[in-house]
Amino acid sequence: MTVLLDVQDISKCFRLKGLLFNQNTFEALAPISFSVEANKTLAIVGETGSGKSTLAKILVGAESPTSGKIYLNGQLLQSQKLKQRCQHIRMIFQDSGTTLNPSLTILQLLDEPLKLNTKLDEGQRRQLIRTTLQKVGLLGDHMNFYPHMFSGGQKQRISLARAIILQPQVIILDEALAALDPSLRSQMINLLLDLQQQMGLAYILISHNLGIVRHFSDTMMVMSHGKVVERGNTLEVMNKPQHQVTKKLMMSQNFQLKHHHC
Ligand SMILES: Nc1ncnc2c1ncn2[C@@H]1O[C@H](COP(=O)(O)OP(=O)(O)OP(=O)(O)O)[C@@H](O)[C@H]1O
Repeated sequence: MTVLLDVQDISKCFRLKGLLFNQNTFEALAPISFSVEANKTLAIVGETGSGKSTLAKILVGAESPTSGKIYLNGQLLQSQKLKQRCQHIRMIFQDSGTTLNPSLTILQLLDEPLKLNTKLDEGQRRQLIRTTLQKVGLLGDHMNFYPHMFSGGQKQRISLARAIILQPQVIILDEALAALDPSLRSQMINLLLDLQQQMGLAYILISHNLGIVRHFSDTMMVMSHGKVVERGNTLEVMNKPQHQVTKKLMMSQNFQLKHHHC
């Protein structure tokens, strides 16, 4: 059991612009602590506005926390060292396939992070791009193609290739699987699980879909109004939800599932 990511008392207050006083703050995240081990997946669920994306942004360094500390492999992550953070903690979004720059080839898209973060020469970078494309189930020769030449599922794989090419330790999947149809989604989940085993990755899965959470994650946290209201082993939480918010989330999804099958 190796703790890879250790989050201690991270909180976030946003300053709201008041009319007379500028001192109003909104606590989007109450101090929260958790850890994730290598090879494991932590799911974060909760209703809209519960603070999931704020937490993800803080983890990747896109937002700075009001308080708290983040350790990766026992080392404190400092907010000013963004380059180091980008390398070790990567994020994939739901629409990541559609945000690939259409004017760049796959080679150019994957070369960007390598040029920015490594000292590899052109030949080494090309080789790494080839093997990374193969790792995500694409062909090395796909590097010469443009994004529009790929299907939605393949574009997701390109985003995944971009996320893993710097050999990160943590990947945050922010509703990354939501836009895929069920069969592509299960292919993608299997690929993610394979990569997790191969690379010892820790995943943080932010998802509204409790079916995916159940299938994919080892532990889960349920958030409501910036606080963790329930956490634990995924199956245990789902089999015996304790908190009202968890019960409500599960009921609404059961309803949707039933609805779907009708
Ligand atoms: N820059 C900001 N300034 C003020 N308030 C903000 C800012 N960003 C987020 N918030 C507020 O913080 C709260 C948490 O937002 P967040 O996006 O983290 O929720 P979420 O759980 O990710 O929701 P969703 O499921 O819709 O993505 C919300 O009430 C939101 O309005």
